[in-house]
Amino acid sequence: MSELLNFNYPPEPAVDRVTLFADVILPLPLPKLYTYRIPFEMNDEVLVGARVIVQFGAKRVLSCIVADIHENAPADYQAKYILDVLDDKPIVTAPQLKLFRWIADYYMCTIGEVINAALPSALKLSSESRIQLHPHFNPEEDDIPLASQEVKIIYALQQNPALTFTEVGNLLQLKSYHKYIKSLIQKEAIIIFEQVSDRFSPKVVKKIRLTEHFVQEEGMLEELFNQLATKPKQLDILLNYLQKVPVHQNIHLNSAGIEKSVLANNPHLSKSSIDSLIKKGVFEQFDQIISRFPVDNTVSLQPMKLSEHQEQAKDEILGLFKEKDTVLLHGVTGSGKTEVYIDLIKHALEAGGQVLYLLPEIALTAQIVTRLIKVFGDKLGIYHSKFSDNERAEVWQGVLSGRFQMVVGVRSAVFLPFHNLSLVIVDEEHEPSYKQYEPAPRYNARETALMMAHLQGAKTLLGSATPSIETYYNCKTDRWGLVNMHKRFGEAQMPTIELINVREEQQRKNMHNHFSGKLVTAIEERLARNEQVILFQNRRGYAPFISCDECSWIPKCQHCAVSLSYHKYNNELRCHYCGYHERMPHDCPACGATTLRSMGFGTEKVEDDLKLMLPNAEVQRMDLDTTKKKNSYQQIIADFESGKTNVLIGTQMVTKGLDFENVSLVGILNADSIIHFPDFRAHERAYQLFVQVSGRAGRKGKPGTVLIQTRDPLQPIFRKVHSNDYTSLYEHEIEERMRFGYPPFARMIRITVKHPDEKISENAAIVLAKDLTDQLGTQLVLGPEVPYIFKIRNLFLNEIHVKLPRENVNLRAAKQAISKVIQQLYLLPDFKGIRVVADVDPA
Ligand SMILES: Nc1ncnc2c1ncn2[C@@H]1O[C@H](COP(=O)(O)OP(=O)(O)OP(=O)(O)O)[C@@H](O)[C@H]1O
Ligand SMILES: [Zn+2]
Repeated sequence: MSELLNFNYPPEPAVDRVTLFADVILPLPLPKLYTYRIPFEMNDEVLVGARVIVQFGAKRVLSCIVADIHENAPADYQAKYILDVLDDKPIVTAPQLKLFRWIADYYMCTIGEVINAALPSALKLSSESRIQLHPHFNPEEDDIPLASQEVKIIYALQQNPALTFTEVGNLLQLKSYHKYIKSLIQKEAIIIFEQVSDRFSPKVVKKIRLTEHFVQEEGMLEELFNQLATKPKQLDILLNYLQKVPVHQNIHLNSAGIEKSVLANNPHLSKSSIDSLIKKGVFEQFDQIISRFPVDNTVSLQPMKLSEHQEQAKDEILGLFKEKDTVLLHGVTGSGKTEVYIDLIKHALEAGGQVLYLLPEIALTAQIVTRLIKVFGDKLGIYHSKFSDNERAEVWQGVLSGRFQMVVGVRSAVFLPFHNLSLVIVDEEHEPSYKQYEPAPRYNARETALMMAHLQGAKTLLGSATPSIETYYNCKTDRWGLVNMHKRFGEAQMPTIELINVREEQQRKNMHNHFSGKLVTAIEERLARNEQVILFQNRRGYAPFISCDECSWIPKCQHCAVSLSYHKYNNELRCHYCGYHERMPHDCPACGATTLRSMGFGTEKVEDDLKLMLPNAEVQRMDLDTTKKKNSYQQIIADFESGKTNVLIGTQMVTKGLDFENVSLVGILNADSIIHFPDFRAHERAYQLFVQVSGRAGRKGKPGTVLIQTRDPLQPIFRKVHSNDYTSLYEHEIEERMRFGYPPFARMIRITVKHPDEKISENAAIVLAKDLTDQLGTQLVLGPEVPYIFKIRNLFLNEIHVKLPRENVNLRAAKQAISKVIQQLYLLPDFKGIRVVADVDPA
């Protein structure tokens, strides 16, 4: 009581109104945030992380995310008012905003581009152009001369508040209606605005239940039975309902009702009688929002019991987490890393934290999700690009609301609105597919996840059998913790690796197309024993190119400097860079001869040849061409898991983390195409690919064999793969990297100059390289050089590489200098239409 009496009311503030401003992120690639003024009445409604509607430019109305609220009016322009508030709760969390800023800074793009990539389209700042009458235009009074088509539009706008462009087209029955819209805008009769529509539409089912008074009031149900005594069809429906929803036993069951379709689809019940009962008021219809993700309540298995090795690894990880934020679990293929993750996740969830589990490949999510769902049930959200917009929006909302305490996903899952993250797992951390090439933000999900964990005080566990050199270096220099698992789980042994010399086999006439006799025999043996085989070829399609035997003509893409790949299943020649395609010609268009021949080979040809050689084998192919549909990954993997197929042929998709117990043979058809990458990472990548694909063999008891076909068996890399000698690979690589100043001792930025004119592209790159050199010094700027594929989508490319040493260089300042130099280049009239793309830490 006394406390209350002693309470001093604060004095009335001298200024009674605070004027607030909001910095907003527009969904546009703008270099800066825009500041808008918050109308005083909205002071409490505008929230950081929520969407608001603003006018941008003269004629556009857009929705955007509030990034900051403050009292500082912008110095150099008059702030416009925010028009409306879309969300009453933030849809982007505070740590997320920090992360998005970091991504924009680090990867040299705009925060608008980050937001655009981050938000599922269904939540996106979506807008559709519409027109409405100009507020100052009065069709009755203003006597602006209007064409007859324009009059039609104005008339329609007097009847409707707004029209979409499509509606205008339909109205005029014209395709080229834009000129009338443009003319009306010029005459100030109409304005364009962007209709902001919230496209997230929850999934709804129609349900029915008994109207309340039949349930609540004594005797009403009996009364109803009497009423329906003469209407057997309706009575049937009532009985059927009560059988499924025994309201007479428990009246509370009624409110949930049942899905209308359950009754409507029952062939023994009359559909029209259901509707009659609804009309009569016996039943009422209602909509219920349901989840797009079926909730599986039946399974809640305990995780597997960890082996002694796994238990020890887990303890070491937890021990290291006490001192370090990041730990690498370096465990050989098949060592059982996944179960260790599951155990750690379980602990993190029990302690109330959120967990993110990143995987490099959708194919892999399909398999791991089955394992995770058994343990974590409906706490688990799944996030990747094969999901529809609405499903992605549902996961987004679910993470916000806490419904999904953990998420498994690929790259883009790092954008989800975690706010209480305690553990991040990056499985197969070495994978280049964590890096996005196109479009901006060109981010690496591993680095982004590390930053996200850092911002939220979470721990990160990286896992791999073949860690990236950079990661291992961080462990060796003690920044990160390192835990090893040297042995496969249980009785399983590492596979034996054998090289097949293709040159010799050819001399011995022992090659059947691209299969050596040895490989074919080995496949036959495995199939006879009812075991399974994985074949790896790092190229999709039938052949990487075709050529005329007579005149050597090779079909090229019209838009890119590459030859067209031949795809036999649809008899097409296709560009793998721009998607251009044409029918495979019958004769050579150059000389008319009928001697077109396919050169080299892709997965499609491997499949074809194998089916001819082993007609009884059940063969399936997994590559970009066979996995376009939403569930195709799952289907292919399920068929192989169940033994319906016995040979799986694929591109790098089949190499990553997949776990099949019955695979005893892995064949690599053309190892040489993997080794000859022109890149400082060539060695590392080749090692990772060989070891990973080999690692699919012999994972459960049965001994595994790997057959590698090569023309050059003396390549030193094979020795390292053969002995599974990561340490020697690392030591060799790290020395080279140090000597030549490559990552981890430097950071690379690849700057690509693009222009439709070859000469302009080249000249711009020369000028840019010079300007960069002036800023950063000759040591750090390499190039320009013309890349191997010098034209993509009709743009000629030139590349410059900037190497920024880790020590003694201010990364931030260097990037700012680079951005500035690029901006200046844009201003030069000679280089009109130039595009410059900076890719930080290119993969
Ligand atoms: N504690 C356990 N109890 C029973 N089975 C286990 C256990 N741990 C792992 N396994 C089994 O061992 C196999 C290999 O495990 P897992 O797939 O986790 O290996 P990994 O280390 O992730 O390999 P990769 O690096 O190749 O992805 C799986 O089939 C898994 O079910
Ligand atoms: Zn092309």
